[in-house]
Amino acid sequence: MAPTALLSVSNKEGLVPLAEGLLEAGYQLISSGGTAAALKAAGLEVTKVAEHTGAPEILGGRVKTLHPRIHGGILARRCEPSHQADLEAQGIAPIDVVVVNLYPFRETVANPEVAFDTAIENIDIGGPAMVRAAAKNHADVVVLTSPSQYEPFLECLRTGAISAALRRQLALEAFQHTASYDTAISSWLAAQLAGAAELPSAVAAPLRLELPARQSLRYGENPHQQATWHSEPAAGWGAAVQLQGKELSYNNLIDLDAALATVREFGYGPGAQPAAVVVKHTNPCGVAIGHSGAAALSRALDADRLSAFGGIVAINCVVDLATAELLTSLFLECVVAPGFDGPALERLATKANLRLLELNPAAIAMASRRQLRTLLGGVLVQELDDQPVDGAAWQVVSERQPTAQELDDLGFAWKLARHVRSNAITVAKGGQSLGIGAGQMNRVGSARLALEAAGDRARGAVLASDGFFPFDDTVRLAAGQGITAVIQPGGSVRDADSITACNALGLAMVVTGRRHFLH
Ligand SMILES: NC(=O)c1ncn([C@@H]2O[C@H](COP(=O)(O)O)[C@@H](O)[C@H]2O)c1NC=O
Repeated sequence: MAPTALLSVSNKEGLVPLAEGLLEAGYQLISSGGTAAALKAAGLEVTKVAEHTGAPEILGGRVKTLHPRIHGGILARRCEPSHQADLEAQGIAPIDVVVVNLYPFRETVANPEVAFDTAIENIDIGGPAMVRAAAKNHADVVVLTSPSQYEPFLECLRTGAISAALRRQLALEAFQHTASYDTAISSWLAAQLAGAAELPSAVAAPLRLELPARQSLRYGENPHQQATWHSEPAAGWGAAVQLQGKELSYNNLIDLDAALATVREFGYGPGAQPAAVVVKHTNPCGVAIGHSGAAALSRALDADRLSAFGGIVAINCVVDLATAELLTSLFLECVVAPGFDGPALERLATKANLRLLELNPAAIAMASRRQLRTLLGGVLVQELDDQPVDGAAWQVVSERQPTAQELDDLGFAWKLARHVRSNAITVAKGGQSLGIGAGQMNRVGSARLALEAAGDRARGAVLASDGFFPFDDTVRLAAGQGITAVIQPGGSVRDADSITACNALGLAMVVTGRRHFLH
C-alpha cells in the first residue's frame, strides 16, 4: 500500500511544491476541502477528506477531519498488533505524514475591531487534534506545522534520512505550536472577560506568557549570570530601534525602563513639555523640564552632576544638535528618545559606544500594563503604577496654604517620588530635582540624603515623600534646611504630629491620599 500524507492547511504557502515532492516519493494525498481545491487547481491528484471518510464536512467547516478514519489512521501504532487489527476490522488506512497549519487566530484578533464571533470561528479545533495525534504517534508519523519545515523535510525524504530523531524533533515543534496557539486563545479570551482591565480581578486565571526571545544578553546583572531578553515584538521596548552603540546589557534595559517611566510623567512625543531624566541603578538622579529638550537635559544634568556620570538618559522629545552636544559632553551609557534628527545623529556618532534607542510613542501605548516580578518559584503580577497624578484629590492640611509656585513644585516633586525606590524623598524647585533620597530603610534617612544632595538649594524648595511620615522628624529636618512645603500621602496614626510641626514651622503641607511605594 502506498504511504499516505494528509494535508490540511490554512496558509497555502509552499503547499504545491510539498505535495509534488510527496507524490514523487510515492505518497498518496488526502486533503480537506480548501487544501484539496488548491492542489487540484495545480493539477495534482488528491482525495478529499470527505471522500476518504465518507462523511461530508458539516457545520460550516467546524467538523471536517474529526473522524475515526482520520484519527485512527494517524494514532495507530504500527508495531502494536491490536491497533493493526482494529484498523483492519474498520477498513482504516494508516496515515504517515500529517501537514497542518491552523486557522489564523492570532492574525484575526490582532485587529482590535474584530467581532467576537469572528474570533471564535477562527479557533481551530480539527487542526490541533490532528497535530497532537501525529505528534503523539511520532514514532510512526511525521508532523509538519509550518511551511518553513517543508523544504528541509523534502530534502530528508529524497535522501531517505527521515530518522526517529527528526520525527521527535518535529513532534516537539508541533506541541510547542499548539501550546502557543492555545495561549493566544486563552489570553484573548481572558482580556475579553476582564473588559478593559488586563488583570482578572476576583478569579485570577493562570498566568500564561508567550514572549519571543528578542536577544540574548552578554550576561545578567553580573557577568556570572546568563540572561536573555524576551519581548513582545511590536510593543514597548520590543519596538525600540538601537541606532548606535555597544550591545545593550541587562542592567541598561532595567535603567532605561526606569528612565522612560519617569520622563513619561511629562508626556512623550509631540506636544509634550520637554523633559529629561538621568537614571543610575534604577533611580532618577536628575530630572528637569525646560523650554527645549536641551534646556531640560542641561538642568537634569546640573541637578546632580556627580551622579550623572555613566547615567542612562531619557528625553521625551526629538533630540536635536544642541541636546546632542550636551549628551556628548560627559560619559553616558544610553539615551532613549522618540527620535533623533540628522545633525544630532552626526554629533552623537562621535561617541560610538553610546547606545541610542529610538522608541516611538505608539509602541509604548501598545505595551501591556501588567507588571511581573519573579519570586523563588513564582511570579507576582500587578498593574503598572502609571495613572496620571490627580491633583483634584489633594488636600491642604496645614494652616498655611501653599503658594502657586509651591503647588507647582509640589506637583513636580510628587511626580518623581513614585519613580524612586522606597523610602523615597524628592526635593525640587522650578521644575528641577535638587536632591533625591532612595531606598533607605527609614524615611528620615532618605530625607537626609535628599537634603544633603540639595545643599543650599533646598532653601525655598519643596519636598515629596512616597509614603506617609510616621513621625514628625522629616518635617522638622526639612524645615531646618529651608524647605517651605511638603507633600505626602497622609494616613499615619501620627499625621497630627507632622501637621503640628508644619504649623509651628510655617510649612505648607499637602496630602494626596495615594501612596506610591516602589520596591
Ligand atoms: N474542524 C475540523 O475538523 C478541521 N479539520 C481541519 N481544520 C483546519 O482547516 C484548515 C484547512 O481547511 P481547508 O483545507 O478547507 O482550507 C486547517 O487550518 C485545519 O487546521 C479544521 N477546522 C477547524 O476546526
